[in-house]
This record gives sequence, C-alpha cells and structure tokens, in this order.
Amino acid sequence: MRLDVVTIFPEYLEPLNVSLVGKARARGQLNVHVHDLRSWTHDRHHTVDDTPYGGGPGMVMKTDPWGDALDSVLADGYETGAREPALIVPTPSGRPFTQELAVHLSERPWLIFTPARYEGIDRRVVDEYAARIPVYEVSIGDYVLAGGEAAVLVVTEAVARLLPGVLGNAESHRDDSFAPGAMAGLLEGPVYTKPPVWRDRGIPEVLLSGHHGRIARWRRDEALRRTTANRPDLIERCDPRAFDKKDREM
Ligand SMILES: COc1cccc(COC(=O)c2cn[nH]c2)c1
Repeated sequence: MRLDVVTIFPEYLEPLNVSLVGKARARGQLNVHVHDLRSWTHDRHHTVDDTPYGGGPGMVMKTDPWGDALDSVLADGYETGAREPALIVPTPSGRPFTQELAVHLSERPWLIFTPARYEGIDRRVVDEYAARIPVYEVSIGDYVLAGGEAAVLVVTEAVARLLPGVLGNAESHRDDSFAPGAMAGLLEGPVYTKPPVWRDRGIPEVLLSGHHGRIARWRRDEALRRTTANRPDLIERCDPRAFDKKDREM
C-alpha cells in the first residue's frame, strides 16, 4: 500500500516512522511519502491560506497550493506504478471513521491524505478531485482539532494494523471491538494476565477453568455488560442471533 500525506506540518507525521507503521514500512508493506504543502507555494511567505468569502472568523486553505500538490503527488505515484488512488480528507463534517471503513480502506492500494488546518480547504479542491478519484471525507470523532494531522495518524494506524502480516498474531484484530464475527460489533470485555494475584486482586475463576465454552460465554457476557454501559447505541445494531448460534455450539 502506498500512502501520501500532504501537510504544512510534515514533522507531525514523524510517528509514522516508528512502531507498527514503522515496521510495516521497513517490511515494504507500506510506502509512505510525506509532502510539505508549502513546497507548492511561490510567494516569499509561502502563503497557503486566505480570508473566507462571505466573511466569518478564521482562514481558509487556498486552492492553488493543494491543486499543484495533489497533481504532483498523483503524477509521481502513477509514474512509480501506484494505481487506484483515493483521497482521504479528515474533517469534523465527514462520515464517521469506523472499523468497517478501516477494513475497506486497508484493501485499497493507494491512499492520499489531505489534513487541513484553519477552517478547512476551499471546497473546489475536493470537487475537482472527486470528479476523478474516490474521495472519503472522514471524521474520527465529534470534536474539532486544530488540524487533520492527528486524524491521519489515527486512520493510518487503524488501516496499517489490518494489512496482512503487520499484526504479529493474525487473529488479534478479529476480536477487536467493533470487528464483525462472534462479538458482532460489541466492545471488548476485560483482559487479564500474570501474576494470578496482584495487590490482593485475583482473576475471574472461569478464566482459570480451562473450560473454553464457559470462558467464551463469560467473555461475551462481559462484552455485553460493557457495551450496555458505555455504548448502548451498539446494542441495537448487534445481531442477537449471532449469540444464539454460539450458545448452541458451546
Ligand atoms: C477539512 O476541514 C477541517 C476543518 C477543521 C478541522 C479539521 C481537522 O480535522 C478535525 O478537526 C477532525 C477530524 N475528525 N474529527 C475532527 C478539518
């Protein structure tokens, strides 16, 4: 997978060189290119923003630097054999970024991130590229950041960990919260490891029983408990029949 990020804060994307994403890059599973948007400005102050038409507070990111940057990134990617690019625009007004969307994006060969600063990017930039390639405007949550770079780190990590071979234990993303399957979109329950007692706190007996059926049922009940407490909205969405089938098997 090829990832391009165009940003006025390239240093903000340094974390893409470490840990999980860093390893995937080292293995050649990810090909990451971070570009400074100001490389495509030509004035002394490297201007990337201007006042909003219609008035109002804040500034808007200008069309020309983005257009020149994206044309250049696309040309460079195509030249080096990348195909089927998609634009990812982090924005509070986008569609919710979910595990389902992370899975979908992890299957694409080339993602181009355009994190914005200020009040956002002149709409004509998205309109221009939406005419040529898929554009995903995604929100990582209902709050406003100073810029989209943190959202790029979030989306990149959620996507990279799904790439085959990136996560050590291939199964571990199957039981993620929100991952489809036995836990059917529920939150994960509590997890424990050694020592068996810590500051007089033990482990739920069932987990030491070696009885896999009971353990699976306990984990599902704990997931239901936690989801009911923290995310009742997910309860309606999950498919109760998924549990009945599991119960019959246990
Ligand atoms: C593109 O327009 C804007 C405008 C304002 C801020 C941002 C940065 O993204 C976020 O704040 C965000 C992303 N998901 N949740 C919050 C982008």
